Amino acid sequence: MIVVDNLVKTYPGAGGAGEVAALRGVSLNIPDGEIFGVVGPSGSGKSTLLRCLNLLEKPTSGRILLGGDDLSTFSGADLRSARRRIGTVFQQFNLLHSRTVLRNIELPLELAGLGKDERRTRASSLIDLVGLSGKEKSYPSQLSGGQQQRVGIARALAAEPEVLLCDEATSALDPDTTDQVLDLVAEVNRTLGVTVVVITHELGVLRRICTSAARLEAGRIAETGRITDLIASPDSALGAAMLPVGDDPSLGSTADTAVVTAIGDAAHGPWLSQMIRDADADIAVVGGRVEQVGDVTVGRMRLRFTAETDHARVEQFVDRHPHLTLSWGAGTELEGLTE
Ligand SMILES: Nc1ncnc2c1ncn2[C@@H]1O[C@H](COP(=O)(O)OP(=O)(O)OP(=O)(O)O)[C@@H](O)[C@H]1O
Repeated sequence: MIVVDNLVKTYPGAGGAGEVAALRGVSLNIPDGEIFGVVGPSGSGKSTLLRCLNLLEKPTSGRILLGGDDLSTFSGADLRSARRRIGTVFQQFNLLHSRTVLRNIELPLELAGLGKDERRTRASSLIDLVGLSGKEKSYPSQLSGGQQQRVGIARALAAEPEVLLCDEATSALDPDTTDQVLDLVAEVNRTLGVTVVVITHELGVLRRICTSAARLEAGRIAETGRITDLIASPDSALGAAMLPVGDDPSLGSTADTAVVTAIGDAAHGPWLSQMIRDADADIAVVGGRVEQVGDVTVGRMRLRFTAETDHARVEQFVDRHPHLTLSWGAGTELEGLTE
C-alpha cells in the first residue's frame, strides 16, 4: 500500500548555516491494513516523514507510492485530490472552535465540494462510529480532550482516505483516555480497513495497537519489523525497550544475567522450572512482567545465574523451545522514548 523509497529531505540551515539532513534515505514498505508505528527520539525525523507522507512537504529526493501511484510527482489539482487519500489526526486536535462537532467533521467534505445532504449523512455516520452521538451540536470547548480527538479522527476519516496518519495523537491525553482513543483507532482500522501510520514516542502505543513499527535515528531507519518479531529478537533495541524488565544496579557484573522472553502460550508455561532442571542451574528472578502485546501474551524475565552456570546448557534449552528467546547481559537503553 505505502512504499517509501529512499526518501531524503534536506532543509536549508538557519542564518546561512549548513543544510539540515532530516531524512537521509528512508525506505519502508507498509502493507495494506497495517497499523504501523514510527518511533524515534526528538529530532530523528518523525514529523518530517509524516509531513512528506501527507504531502505537506516535498521530498528532496526519493519516492512515496500510495497504491502504486507516485505521490511525489503530483502537483495542482492532482496533488489536492491525492491529499484526500490521506487523513491526518493531530496531537492538539486542530479543530475549528467556531464550528460545531458536525460542521468540523463536514469541513473536508465542503472543501471537496460535496453537497449538503451527502455531507450530513457521512458526518452523522462518522459521529456514530467515533461514539459521539448526541454531541453533534456541541462546540469543541464543550468537549473533553478525548472527545475532541474523536472529532479529529472523524474529520480525518470524512473524505474516506486510504491512510490515516496519527501524529502523536494521544500525547495530550491522560492514560485512560489514551487507551480509549487507541482502541478507537484499532476499531476504525478493523471496520473500515484503513491503513494506519502512527507517529509516537510512547512505547505503550506500539504495544497496544501497532502490528509493525520502524525506529528512526538521525534521519535513518535503525530497525523495522513486526512488533512480535522485534520483541522476540534478542538483537532488537526497540524490542527490549517495549518490554523493559528493569536493570538493578546492585546486580554488579551483568555477565551472569540474561533476559528470557516467552511469546504466546509459552508465556503461561512452566519454562522456568524446566530450565532450572534441564540446565541444572540455580536461578534468581530479578525482574519480570507479563503483557498483552496486540493479541499476543508476552512474558519476559530478567534472570541471574550463579557463576557456576553452564551458559551453553541454558542456551541449548532455549534453542529447543521455539517460543523462547534469550539475551545475555544488561541490554541497551533507548533515549527519548517513554513507557
Ligand atoms: N522546517 C525546518 N527547517 C529546518 N530544519 C528543520 C525543519 N523541520 C525540521 N527540521 C530539522 O530536521 C530534523 C528532524 O526534525 P523532525 O521535526 O522531523 O524530528 P522529530 O523526530 O519529529 O522531532 P520531535 O519528536 O521533537 O518532533 C531536526 O534536526 C530539525 O531541527
